[in-house]
Amino acid sequence: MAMAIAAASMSKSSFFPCSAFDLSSDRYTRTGDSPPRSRKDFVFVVNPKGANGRTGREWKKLLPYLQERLGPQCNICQSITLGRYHAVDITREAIRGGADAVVAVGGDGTLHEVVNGFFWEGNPVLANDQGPDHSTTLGLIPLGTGSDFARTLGWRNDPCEAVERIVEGIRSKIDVGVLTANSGEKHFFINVADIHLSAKAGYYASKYKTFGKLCYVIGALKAFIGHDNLDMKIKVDEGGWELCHKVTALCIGNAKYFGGGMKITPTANPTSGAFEVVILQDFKWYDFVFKLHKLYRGTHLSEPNVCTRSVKSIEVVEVTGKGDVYVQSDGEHLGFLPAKCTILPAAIEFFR
Ligand SMILES: Nc1ncnc2c1ncn2[C@@H]1O[C@H](COP(=O)(O)OP(=O)(O)OP(=O)(O)O)[C@@H](O)[C@H]1O
Repeated sequence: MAMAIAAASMSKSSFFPCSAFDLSSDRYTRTGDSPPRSRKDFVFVVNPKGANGRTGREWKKLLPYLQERLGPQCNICQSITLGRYHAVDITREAIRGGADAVVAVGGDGTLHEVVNGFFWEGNPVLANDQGPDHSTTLGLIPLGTGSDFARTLGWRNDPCEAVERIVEGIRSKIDVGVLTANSGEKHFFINVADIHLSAKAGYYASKYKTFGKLCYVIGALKAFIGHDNLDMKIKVDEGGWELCHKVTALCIGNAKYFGGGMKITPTANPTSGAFEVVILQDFKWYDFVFKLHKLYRGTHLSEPNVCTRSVKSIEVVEVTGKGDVYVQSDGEHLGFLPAKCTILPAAIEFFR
């Protein structure tokens, strides 16, 4: 029987063994006894509200297929999020409980929260009762509005194919970005962190998700109101400070796409051990009209007011210091400059 389990109701001791949440077979009853470890424990973190509720609907349709394909070899636990950041807590608890995989079911926001759940106070979360060799694999069933991370991987928009990848079980280690905000707090990201106009547009887009993909257009139009290109200082790989004139947007890519399909950091690769940083300078509104197609195709790097470089860390500060330059990562608003991004190479194992 399919059960939607809210992680809030799970205690650490009851989370694993996960027989109580096992959707895959009748082999385990609600005794709380440990199932044999020959069966892996896979936790699916589902955002029912993703893509205006489409995620929840699609997930219900996908469950029988998932049970059929993965059920014979795994205990399948589903955990439905109750609100923002809930996926972070569910993931931490699952990893501590010894989950073999945590799979984000939703969009980039859900994936972002699950990735953040792999860390606690800046360090990787570890399983409580497993040996040092145990690791939890991250998985993704992309069912969001933008689902930009899946684009970098070249995945088609087919949840059954995503299930097959998990069944196949091919893993590789992927890099994770760490963004240290003004407060000193660390946020982890898997896709793109960005600063200024694009981050402001993302902030507004998140308020209009009910409009579907149109939210990105509305966000961009709102962000243009009162926008100024600003001088910023950057410090790359712990070198000296460099001045960047009239920055429109500064994008730090662990992967290639943001904003619902814009190939902003086209040479970024989450297994390269480095970010691709792309800086758009002195863009006027008409540049976006004439060059937008290039931004979507990823052919903008040859433009005179676009520069790119490969970095392992980058620190960005405002020159004028008004404190109102937006910062976001993976489409989540994180506050304002200053910010520092550092790469954690091969930080998480991922089903690809
Ligand atoms: N039960 C819930 N109710 C409301 N919001 C939720 C709930 N669970 C998660 N969320 C929030 O929903 C937000 C958006 O989710 P998600 O990224 O999965 O979908 P999306 O925004 O449609 O897709 P994308 O980010 O790929 O454009 C996340 O920031 C998450 O915190």
